[in-house]
Amino acid sequence: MSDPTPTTPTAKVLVVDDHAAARRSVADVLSCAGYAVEQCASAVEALAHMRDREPDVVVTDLQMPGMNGLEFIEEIGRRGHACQVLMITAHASVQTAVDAMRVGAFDYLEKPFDVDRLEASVARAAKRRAIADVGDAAPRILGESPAMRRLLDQIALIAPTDETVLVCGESGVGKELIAQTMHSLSRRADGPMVGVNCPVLSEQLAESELFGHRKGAFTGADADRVGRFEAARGGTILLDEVTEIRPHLQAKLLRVLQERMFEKVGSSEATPLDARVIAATNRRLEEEVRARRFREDLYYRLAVVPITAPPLRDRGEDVLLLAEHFAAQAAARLGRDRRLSDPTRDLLMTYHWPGNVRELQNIITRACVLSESDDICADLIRPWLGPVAEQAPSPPSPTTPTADKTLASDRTLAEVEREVILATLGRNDGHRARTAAALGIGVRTLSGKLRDYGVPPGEKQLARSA
Ligand SMILES: Nc1ncnc2c1ncn2[C@@H]1O[C@H](COP(=O)(O)OP(=O)(O)OP(=O)(O)O)[C@@H](O)[C@H]1O
Repeated sequence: MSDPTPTTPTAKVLVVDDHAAARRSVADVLSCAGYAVEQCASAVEALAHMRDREPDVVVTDLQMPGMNGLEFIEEIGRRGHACQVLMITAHASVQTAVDAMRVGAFDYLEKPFDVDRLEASVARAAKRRAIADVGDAAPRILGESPAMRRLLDQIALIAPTDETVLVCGESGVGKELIAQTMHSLSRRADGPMVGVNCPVLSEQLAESELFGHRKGAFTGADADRVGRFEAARGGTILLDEVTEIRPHLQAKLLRVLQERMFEKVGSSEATPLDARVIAATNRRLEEEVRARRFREDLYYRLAVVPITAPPLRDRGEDVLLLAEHFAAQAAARLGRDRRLSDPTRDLLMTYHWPGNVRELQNIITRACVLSESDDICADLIRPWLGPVAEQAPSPPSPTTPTADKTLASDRTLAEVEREVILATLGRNDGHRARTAAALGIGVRTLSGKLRDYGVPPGEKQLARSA
């Protein structure tokens, strides 16, 4: 471990790589840039080092003997270090990028990388570290289900571009979190992220709110005003619930997106648009267009890259992953231990989560506060889940008749699967979303299987009789 420490108190960077020459060259670049740089030859050595000397930024290689870069980043997260991590990889693929992001890396660089890119990335990481609330690392998108992996793949591809993105999904699925993540993974991450809650834009002041105004532009405009598009200069603007923008403003917004210029109210001078635009909606925008409530031309401008966040009921065991995460967060805030009991986990898996991740977060947090014991029991949560969960059958256990029959028979796996699916559908009164959640599969997968079994959409009789 060497100790080339230059100049003034500045961000501390730890470079971790088993190849001494590569490690030294990264360390030299960063030392010259004014960072306090230290080096370790392995992840294990680095973890020991970090016990005494917490770096602000860690730059680690992916391929290392013993603990690799991804395992190292996970371990850093588990130990609660607040540093930001940059991963260097010889073979950057979408999968590597997604894996790095999933385990909590701030950025990744592909070898060979240029010095400017390394410096820029470390500078952003150091800045992020400086503004991060200690002990409350930047929120990240959790999810390991196939649907979420696909989404994370898309985000990793789209984030670094400057394209306009439309994020669709039901209320509470994480659209704002996705927009924030895209911003922080973009070249504009150093710039501001400005949100506009479109439903609350007032009829009279919406234009001034978005584009600003000149003093004297209208009665009451007694000073110049900076609008949201200008405030987002160099960064990202999120138009949340974009369908709620009124028709005359839709026309203005369309022009701004087409011309990449906007004018303040009361001014004829055009200001260039220097913000990445992300729009979000929990409505089906195509339907809004068909119903002529939303301009088709604006839709095409916004939906250059459309992405859809899946509802929580289609994410299988992500429900438990998220529940554990929210419980750990709440427990840390409360300074108590909190665990989900097995019946609670089963209950969470059988519910269909109409309010998605936000509903799960609220319920778990409330349970952590109100629970009298460390174990959060199902009876505490059940009444909060609405009529569905109150009536929900107890989850199948190895002694339920279905499972017994399954074990006793010598049928094929496909037959057993068919029977379990139809029985679960029957127990859930033919409700497909609930059935899919209970089985831990997506609704589309379920519908595909039911189609194969000859169950037409909406058909409940067959399900009940199965
Ligand atoms: N995959 C996820 N991992 C971790 N936290 C998540 C995830 N998805 C959502 N959350 C958390 O759930 C809450 C709701 O998410 P968010 O506000 O982004 O949803 P939304 O789709 O924008 O909601 P709305 O449609 O009501 O505006 C937030 O606290 C967010 O941090």
